[in-house]
Amino acid sequence: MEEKPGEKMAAEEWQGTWRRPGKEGDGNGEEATRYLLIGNVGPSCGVSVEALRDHLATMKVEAVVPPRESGKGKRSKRSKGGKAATYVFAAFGSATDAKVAKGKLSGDGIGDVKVMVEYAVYCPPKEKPKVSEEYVRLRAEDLGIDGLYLLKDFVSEEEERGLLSGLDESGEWKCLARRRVKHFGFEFDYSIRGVHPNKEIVAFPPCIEPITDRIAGVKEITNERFDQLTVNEYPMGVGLSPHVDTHSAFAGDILSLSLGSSAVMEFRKGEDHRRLFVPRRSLLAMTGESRLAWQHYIPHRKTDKVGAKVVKRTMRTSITFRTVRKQGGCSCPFPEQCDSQGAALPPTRMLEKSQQQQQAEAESMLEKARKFPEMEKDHVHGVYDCIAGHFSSTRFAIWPEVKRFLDGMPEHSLVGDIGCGNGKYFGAAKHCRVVGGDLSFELVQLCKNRGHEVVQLDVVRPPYRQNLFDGVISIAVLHHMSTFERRLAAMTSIVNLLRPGGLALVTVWAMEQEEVKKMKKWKKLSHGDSREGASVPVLGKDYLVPWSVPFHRPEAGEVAKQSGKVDEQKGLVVFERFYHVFERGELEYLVNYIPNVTVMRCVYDRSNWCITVRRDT
Ligand SMILES: O=C(O)CCC(=O)C(=O)O
Ligand SMILES: [Fe+2]
Repeated sequence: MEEKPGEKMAAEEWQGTWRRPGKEGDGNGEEATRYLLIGNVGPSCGVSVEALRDHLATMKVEAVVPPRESGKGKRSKRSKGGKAATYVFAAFGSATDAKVAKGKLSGDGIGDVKVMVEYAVYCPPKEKPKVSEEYVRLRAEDLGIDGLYLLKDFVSEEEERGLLSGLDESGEWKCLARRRVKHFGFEFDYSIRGVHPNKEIVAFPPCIEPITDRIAGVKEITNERFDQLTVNEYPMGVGLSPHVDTHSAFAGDILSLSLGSSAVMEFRKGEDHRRLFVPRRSLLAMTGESRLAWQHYIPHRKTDKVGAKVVKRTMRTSITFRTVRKQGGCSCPFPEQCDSQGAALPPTRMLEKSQQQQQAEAESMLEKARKFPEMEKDHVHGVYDCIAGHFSSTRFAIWPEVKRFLDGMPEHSLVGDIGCGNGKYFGAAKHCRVVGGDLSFELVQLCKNRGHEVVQLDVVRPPYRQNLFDGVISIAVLHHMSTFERRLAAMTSIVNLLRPGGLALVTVWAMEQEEVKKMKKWKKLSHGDSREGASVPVLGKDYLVPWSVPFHRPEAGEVAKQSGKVDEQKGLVVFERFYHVFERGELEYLVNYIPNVTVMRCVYDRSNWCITVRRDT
């Protein structure tokens, strides 16, 4: 509760603390305040608080307040250590009234007891945060953080589309542990949480111009010019660690434009913690205290609870606008968060983990990935060997995305087809030499019979040396791997097969299936690698998808009938194949785990996600 001069407060309402003047530059104890500290009162001194109150009533006293018992919220007549307090505080309507009372009390005492009187200072209790922690707020002003603004609908849907494609076309993506980033104006260096101010890089893409013009018209934003952009692309489920954008590196306000998806952004200052729903197409402006003193972050999760609603996140792209500090340091009033004034920067994920640790983690993941799960033995490997011939008879169409990739390979390229199936792509690029293999022995035989150069291989450890291929294709393979570790290990080994600068095309089934009717026959599985609560979000869905071989086919023999299910009525042997069906952004998410690759293209094509990546080094 605040002190309200002129408004009388009862003794129990004085919830703050009292002290002698002088400590905080508020006088030397001689200048009158409207409060008195009166010593030598209390039961042990022969003057009760009630008697004092009666005595002071004639001197325009507003309240007589005994000291607060330490550690508790209650007033008590006892001071620290259980002894009865021998002083009280008194509040008067004005400093003049207090002065008059001080004179009288010092001269006359109370009855025949002499009292000691000094001026005092009252410190109202600190304001409790008005914001409840659990609450996700929809408006920045409801957070009560100075300088934070949320401008909704800052760009239109059409502009959002234009920005996303415009950003895709310019600059280079860089993969971080969980997300990818692009920088314009100045490169952001994650190891120093800042930029090298003399090293300007590629200019802002043209699609940004109308946005910077619009920003210039926002009165709350004071930076004259923004000269550094960071584009963050967060796959669904990925967030951002708590941080304050480095004071020494960036001057003025920091802005974030959200595209593609909403997210709840959280703000933290000491124990205080507040949440804001940041919708897509909004501009968040962090100015003043909100920029300098509050950490901001986005928790890693796929959905946000906003009131009673659960809001699903999808791939979110944000554009951070900053102004590089050209000279001098920051001299803000928040030294605890200010690296210019000696505050330590919180460690980044990158700095936290040593190279060795990262290596060890990668090794253990690979080790785990090398174990062949029963699910894949029974529902991938076993099935393809049974259905090879029948399967092959249905696989002849050359996909445009694959053709496009192969056509783009330079003359005489060596291309590996990892998981080649019936080898339909071996002859699809006459200017390249294509070799490869498959896990299914029967499919490998089939390819051999067609004269292809093939081996039986496991995508997680293919029998080729690393850096071998100019190009790799892996078509409809990764979705047969039943754990996150195996899908990542597969993607990693595909990248490692490439020479630096080589390209790989990986395609998988998408959750966004064009023939939804087909999916009715799919059996949904609970996630093989359920990792709720773990650091990797659950992405995509697992299914058993039937493959039916008619009785008249040679593949529907006795052995097949024992491994598959026989449907006498329809005259079919039905096998179930395991599929991990990928959601939008999931392939990029996987690739983001691999340090030396760049995503060149990721498109949806006829119920599939197709990603093209380049090995950088
Ligand atoms: O994604 C966002 O909105 C925030 C990005 C951010 O905090 C940053 O780039 O420093
Ligand atoms: Fe930030």
